[in-house]
Amino acid sequence: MAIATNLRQEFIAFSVQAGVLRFGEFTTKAGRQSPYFFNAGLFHDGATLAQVAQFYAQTLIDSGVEFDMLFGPAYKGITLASATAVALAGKGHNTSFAYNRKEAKDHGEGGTIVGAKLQGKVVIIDDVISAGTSVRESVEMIRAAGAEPCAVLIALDRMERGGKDGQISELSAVQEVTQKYGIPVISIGNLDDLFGFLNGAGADPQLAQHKEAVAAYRSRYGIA
Ligand SMILES: O=P(O)(O)OC[C@H]1O[C@H](OP(=O)(O)OP(=O)(O)O)[C@H](O)[C@@H]1O
Ligand SMILES: O=C(O)c1cc(=O)[nH]c(=O)[nH]1
Repeated sequence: MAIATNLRQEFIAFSVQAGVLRFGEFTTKAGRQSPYFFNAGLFHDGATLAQVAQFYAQTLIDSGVEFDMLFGPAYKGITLASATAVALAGKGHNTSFAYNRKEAKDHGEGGTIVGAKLQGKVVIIDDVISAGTSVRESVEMIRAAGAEPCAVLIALDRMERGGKDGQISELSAVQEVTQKYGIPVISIGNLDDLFGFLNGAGADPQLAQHKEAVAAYRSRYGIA
């Protein structure tokens, strides 16, 4: 499932330029001090969202995964799955999509699932996987509806092992998803691409200065 290297590198450059991928000092959901952070909430204007959706759509097509529809877990996944459906339609692949509400609605159409009926092979679309909670909940909702989760598509695979310091697991959360549910996790870019970008010939010296901190973080938490 090789995604073209240039698309991956372009995505990292685009995310940095959009201010979505930043370098500095950040605390992750797991409480780690990370020298970089990917905040997909900052794809927050029409042109930028349209561009990120092109990356999602092209990566999904290039992956060769067979699918019938998309599912975006609330909240950020909703925008990403919707925008990806628009981009796929523009590439000649009109695809239906659905998403969930975090709180069930007890009036109108009710329930927690909005959009197309969950059926067939469903791709879960999100930004990152940290502990895998969002994917687990998505898999449960899709299976409960009688459909089949067939892949997860995320923006950035941080390629880091899970668990608390002193009890760090062998596998990353992404690898655990593949192992547990037997489905591929496709990422537009990953930590290798981020390194490639920082090491690139034209790398901005302002950015290149973060290489050491990213390398140290990777040697502490990165997958083998
Ligand atoms: O693998 P996990 O541990 O679930 O972490 C990843 C999830 O966390 C974030 O969403 P969050 O649950 O914070 O909700 P949001 O989209 O409403 O911000 C992110 O957008 C993923 O969905
Ligand atoms: O691990 C996290 O919490 C995390 C990392 C990251 O780069 N982006 C994000 O949204 N969450």
